[in-house]
Amino acid sequence: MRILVDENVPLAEEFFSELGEVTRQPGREMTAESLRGHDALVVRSITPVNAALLEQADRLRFVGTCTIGTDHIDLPLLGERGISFASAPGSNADSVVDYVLSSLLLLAEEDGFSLAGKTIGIVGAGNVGGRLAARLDNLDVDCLICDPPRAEAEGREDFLELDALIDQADILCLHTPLVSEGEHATFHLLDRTRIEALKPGTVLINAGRGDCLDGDALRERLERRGDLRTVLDVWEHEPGIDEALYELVDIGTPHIAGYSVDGKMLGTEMIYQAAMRHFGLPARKKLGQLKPDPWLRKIVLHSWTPPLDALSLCARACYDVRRDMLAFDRYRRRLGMTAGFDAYRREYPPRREFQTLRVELKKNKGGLRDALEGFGFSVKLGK
Ligand SMILES: NC(=O)C1=CN([C@@H]2O[C@H](COP(=O)(O)OP(=O)(O)OC[C@H]3O[C@@H](n4cnc5c(N)ncnc54)[C@H](O)[C@@H]3O)[C@@H](O)[C@H]2O)C=CC1
Ligand SMILES: O=C(O)C(=O)[C@H](O)COP(=O)(O)O
Repeated sequence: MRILVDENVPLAEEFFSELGEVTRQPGREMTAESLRGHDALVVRSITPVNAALLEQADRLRFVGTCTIGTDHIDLPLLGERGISFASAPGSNADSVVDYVLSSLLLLAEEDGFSLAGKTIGIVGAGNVGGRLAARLDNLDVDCLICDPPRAEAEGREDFLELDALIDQADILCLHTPLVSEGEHATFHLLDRTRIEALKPGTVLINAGRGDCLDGDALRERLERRGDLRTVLDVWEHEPGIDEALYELVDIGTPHIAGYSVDGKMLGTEMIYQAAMRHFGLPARKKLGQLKPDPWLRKIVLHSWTPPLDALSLCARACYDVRRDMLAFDRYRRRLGMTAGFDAYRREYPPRREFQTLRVELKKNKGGLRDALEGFGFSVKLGK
């Protein structure tokens, strides 16, 4: 059996060689010819799997994307061709939440505000948005949720309309999938009218998909009024993104919110398991045998620290978004935007999720343990 795998998929040889011969290729360079003679294709989000790509796919039986998003896959076409498909829901959701929390802590520090007392609007409350709300639960943060598909399916009367979030939220986080058509389409969900309606001072974060937000309208508002704080991990037209918009945002990163070792490797394992199921083979390999140990395992807090300070300290030790902002900026200046965007993603330095860090507390009071655990760290009470 032959399996074609994106070069950015970690542990591909370790997992997929159980199935057969693994060939690697950069995801943006995969063509119809690349697929000839391959039985399985394993991609991430940058390879459009469509009629043009499948034109010469003479043996293809299985397609897997090691990502949460599936907007790059023509699912009806795979169905018509009888090609089995799997994605990796939830795989890097915690990493995206770490990214959002790190960004919020950084802006809070820069602007001298506290997250406690803020109202955060979460648009799309699936794995990412739902876990973000849960992790903020122990801080005094008011979470407003907009998720019309879930509101309908679950009869949730506590969920709000997007325009209500725009009116009320100090922080607005977009975590929607890209859906081009239908009642709940998300293409330019944040359109010019909604971007103009954002209150001055709003913190706007997009770590969903670039096309969910009208980038031209955001750039024009920032040029004209400069009165928002903005965090963009996803952009229209990646990797050739709008440099003028990039210059105006406060935190700009090249679609790496989900790029922890943990999130990426879990995505590979999920697709390995799905492929083995599809081909009727036992999945013997386990991620636990292959994943490296975290280099920072433990922090000990010897005396009581106010919860927000402790969170900030531990978050920064584990993952600090500044690392990615600054490094991406160096890559872009050295290689140009398009090449720099992909080069940083290809050479992404290892990063671990908050949940890999154990925080040992010598003193617990004032909700410190709950805040740290709620934020995602694993906590142990010392003697
Ligand atoms: N920046 C990055 O590196 C990453 C980005 N993503 C993106 O984030 C998206 C969300 O990820 P998950 O939460 O894991 O997906 P999910 O499928 O678990 O949740 C998505 C939620 O959005 C809701 N939704 C759909 N249409 C909506 C609309 N019009 N308005 C409001 N809510 C709507 C759905 O009902 C669902 O609850 C992914 O589809 C992917 O595109 C995911 C991982 C990494
Ligand atoms: O999982 C998703 O959905 C994502 O957006 C990925 O984390 C992005 O990773 P690449 O596909 O760009 O490697």
